[in-house]
Amino acid sequence: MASKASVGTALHGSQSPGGGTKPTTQTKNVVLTEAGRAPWYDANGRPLDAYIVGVAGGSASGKTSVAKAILRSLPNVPWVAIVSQDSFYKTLTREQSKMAFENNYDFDHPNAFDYDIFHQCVSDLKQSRAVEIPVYSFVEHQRTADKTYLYGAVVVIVEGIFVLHNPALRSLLDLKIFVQADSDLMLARRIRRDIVERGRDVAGILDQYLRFVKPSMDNFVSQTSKFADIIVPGQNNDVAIDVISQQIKNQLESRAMKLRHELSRTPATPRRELLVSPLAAPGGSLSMSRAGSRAGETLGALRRPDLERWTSYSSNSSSSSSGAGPAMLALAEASQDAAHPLEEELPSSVCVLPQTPQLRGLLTIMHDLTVTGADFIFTVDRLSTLVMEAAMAFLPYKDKEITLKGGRKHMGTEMDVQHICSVSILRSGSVLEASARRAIPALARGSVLIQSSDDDGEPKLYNVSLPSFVRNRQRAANTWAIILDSQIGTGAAALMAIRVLLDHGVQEHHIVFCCLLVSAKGGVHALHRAFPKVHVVTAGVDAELKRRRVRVDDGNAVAWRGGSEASTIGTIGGQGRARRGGKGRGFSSSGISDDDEEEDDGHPDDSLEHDDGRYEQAGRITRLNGPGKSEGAARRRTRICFAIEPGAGNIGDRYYGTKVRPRVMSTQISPQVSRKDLNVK
Ligand SMILES: Nc1ncnc2c1ncn2[C@@H]1O[C@H](COP(=O)(O)OP(=O)(O)O)[C@@H](O)[C@H]1O
Ligand SMILES: O=c1ccn([C@@H]2O[C@H](COP(=O)(O)O)[C@@H](O)[C@H]2O)c(=O)[nH]1
Repeated sequence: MASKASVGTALHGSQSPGGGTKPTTQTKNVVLTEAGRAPWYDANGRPLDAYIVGVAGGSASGKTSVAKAILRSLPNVPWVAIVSQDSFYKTLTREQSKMAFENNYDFDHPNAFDYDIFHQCVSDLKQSRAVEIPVYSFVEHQRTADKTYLYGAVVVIVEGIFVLHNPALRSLLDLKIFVQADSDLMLARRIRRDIVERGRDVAGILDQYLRFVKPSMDNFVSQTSKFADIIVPGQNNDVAIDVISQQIKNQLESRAMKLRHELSRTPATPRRELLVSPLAAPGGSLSMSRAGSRAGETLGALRRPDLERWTSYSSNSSSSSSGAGPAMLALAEASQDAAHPLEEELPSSVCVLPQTPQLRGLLTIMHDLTVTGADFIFTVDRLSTLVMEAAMAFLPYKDKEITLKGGRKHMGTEMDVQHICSVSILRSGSVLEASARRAIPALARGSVLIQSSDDDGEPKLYNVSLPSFVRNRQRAANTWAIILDSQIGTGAAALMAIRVLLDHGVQEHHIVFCCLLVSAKGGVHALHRAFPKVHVVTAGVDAELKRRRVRVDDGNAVAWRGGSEASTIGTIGGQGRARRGGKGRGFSSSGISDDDEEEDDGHPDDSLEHDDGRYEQAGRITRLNGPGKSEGAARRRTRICFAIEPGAGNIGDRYYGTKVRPRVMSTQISPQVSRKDLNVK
């Protein structure tokens, strides 16, 4: 069966082995990705609109060709999607289908389209939500049973004969284009195309053209040209395409977000390092002797405010019972013995495991860079298990009656979730995966690949892989998701992963974020501000989030070399710009100058930068641009990173045995279409 709208493959009309032509699959709905997607939401987690371009015009005027030409002209824009109006033809009755095969059905009347689902789909895409687009077969004159999953487009080009006809749809368009071509040219193109791609014969094509296509063009389609911002000729239109692509680039530039640094600037909290972590003692020494020695030193535990929050959310959910309440209450009661100094330091959505001597011991091993790889892995696995077990308390439970020995009935509880999955932030989130599956054997697995950009330090989304029930909006609403990452620093990657799930329809209070370490002065505050209903469960808390200068080695930040215990959370500063020695876009609002990002200022690679501009290396403190700066220092490739202090290093790299971050040059989100597939030159 040939289907023009089957996204994911982009085949073109071909010669059959016998030399004749045969209808082939022709893709109109395509998405092209060549780079990671920068943040598409503000610091409060609210999504920004995707840019929607509408391309209308007569049949075979060249709408699809113009859409593809625009796509080709945006090589540096990640995730450009073309959505065809054809996908939204109404489903035909048996009678209508018979008429269609006899060329008696009017596919060129505005009523032939289902504008409700068309509008809903474009509206969802504009709001950066995941959608499932119907697939239409021109050969069958019918929607197929398939749907195309589409998520993450920065620019969406919507093309079709009536794209400018419907006022509600028109209001979603940021740029309205009408493709104008002579009617004889359109007819000639249509005859050739319908024979090659849609399995028609000349007589049928002409009959349909005279009865439906031409009248529709004259009565409806051409009338909509008055709504267009730009009229593009159906041929020789290179200049028009250039103008359009420049307009789109300008618009995208004006919407670009700079989040990483904003997130690293957490609200000022009282400096209480002595109380924050036994590992954050003055001088940075790891002091296990203090573990559990004073109740006041106990880090925050699963706390009553979290419980109340959970209970109020779960009571809104029809599928949940209060079964989890008592379990949570028991955990909370057990940790009520001490005042928790981090009540003030951490937002209420963050649950820190009770800091027992045993847990502190495990955290000490995790922080110790001298332990063997095997010990490190063993310890991380144990910590992951403890975190996962605590996270289970945030899932809903319901009553379950069981039969005991002797036939007596007993009322117990069982987990009450329709769908549940883990979503690892690759790759360090994978370290918690085995523990997650041990706790919940039925857990479906998903992942998001997020990396910091070498250019501007912003997190970039490269790939999304989610279970099928999350890709379907209705089922996503009943899904519980456990996001896994080894640590939260600035919160940039965490924010992005949560936004991905919300974009798919997962409810905020159904998300539990599990990690081994958070920074008390890091992104958990930003995370809480943006998504207060997401619970964060962590084994430990380190005191600070520090900016650290690191040497760049072949595109990878050398984040914890030479015994440095810093853990790179994100980077600012461009390797590319550093190499060129050029002045890239500065971070003026953040107070980081271009110099900070690009040039060697005479400070050691792994020195710490304090908020007041001082640098610290092995206890020696110098001032930025002060006496320590060597004027003639050769430029080296360095970059500012954010690191948790004291920090456990890059947990993912230590666990998997390499300090080199996975490099992603080009990756695609489903459906996967490359420029080559598209025949894009
Ligand atoms: N500028 C052009 N020059 C030559 N042929 C073109 C041009 N634009 C479109 N075509 C051809 O016309 C046919 C219809 O074009 P298409 O872009 O699919 O139109 P529409 O989407 O408006 O129906 C295709 O076979 C295509 O190759
Ligand atoms: O089953 C169908 C559905 C539609 N058509 C014709 O397609 C064009 C619209 O597609 P373009 O790519 O914009 O040309 C419309 O004129 C319908 O007549 C069809 O023949 N069979």
